[in-house]
Amino acid sequence: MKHYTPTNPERWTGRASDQAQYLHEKVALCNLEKEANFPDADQTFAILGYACDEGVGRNQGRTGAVKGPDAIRQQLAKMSNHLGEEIALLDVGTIGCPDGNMEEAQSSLAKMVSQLLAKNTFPILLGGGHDIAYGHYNGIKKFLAAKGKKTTLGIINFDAHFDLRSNENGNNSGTPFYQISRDCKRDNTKFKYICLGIRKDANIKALFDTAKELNVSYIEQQHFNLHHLSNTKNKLERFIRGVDYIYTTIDLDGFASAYAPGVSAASPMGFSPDMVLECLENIIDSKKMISLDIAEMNPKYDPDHQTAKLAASLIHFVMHQ
Ligand SMILES: N=CN[C@@H](CCC(=O)O)C(=O)O
Ligand SMILES: [Mn+2]
Ligand SMILES: [Mn+2]
Repeated sequence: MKHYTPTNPERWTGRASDQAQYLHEKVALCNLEKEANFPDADQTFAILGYACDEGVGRNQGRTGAVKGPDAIRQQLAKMSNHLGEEIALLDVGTIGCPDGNMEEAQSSLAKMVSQLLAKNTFPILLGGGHDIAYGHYNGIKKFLAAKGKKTTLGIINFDAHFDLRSNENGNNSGTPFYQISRDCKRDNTKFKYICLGIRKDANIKALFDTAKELNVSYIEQQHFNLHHLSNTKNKLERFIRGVDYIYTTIDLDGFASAYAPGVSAASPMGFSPDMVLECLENIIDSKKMISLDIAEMNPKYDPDHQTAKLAASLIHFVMHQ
């Protein structure tokens, strides 16, 4: 696979213990090009990096997210392991984009995601720009198509932005869900997309118009908080009922910059982690979530690894539900 690298064991270090008390002691590194053997566990989480900020650069954003996957790994490694023996944790490496060919990186990512799903694992992807979503979604789509059943795949995006910009002048980190909507139209399949945490001051009117046209469900940032929890849960549950499978994507830039400064485009007024955890609980309880990613981790702007720690905590939460 072009631009694939297995993970350097140095990314997974931390305190030593006697009985795998830390995630760096639990994780198994796996070279997808060499090893076909996957653990025979009840549940397997597979970490896969997308080290690419080409889409952010094309979208006139500040780059640095290329180093996002390793920054998250480093924080996850030090966290406590409460996973039982019957649950496996794999790190299957990273897809990069050193030549700027983002489309090729997305297509490699899609191949790897469908491969991971076919092996009955739960993929957890680490970005990289939010263009990760186009590759990730296509990988899930490919896997579901191979199963032969017509199913509805819903996208739940925690984000300050719709990322529904038109790609007529090229693909970037702001276009992935528009690209998916075009593909759905071409394939005559439903485009099911909900965005939680949309900032009015960070999405132009044309994007709200596109969202309306595409029947996108959304909650604006000022209503995406615990004061409006029951409304959010109602909307989310309605969305979940209407789909067979869920792809969840968390754009770290939707969190208030007090929680997540280390992103390409920060949100002074954004949502809080407890709100995302509330929603994740419902999503997980539905048993429809098939894959997850965390996007826009930019270590260049991340004092004390605050955002990388938040990203790692979110992953820890999902794995331990
Ligand atoms: N993936 C991010 N997309 C945002 C970036 C906004 C910004 O750079 O300020 C967008 O295109 O709207
Ligand atoms: Mn985004
Ligand atoms: Mn965003």
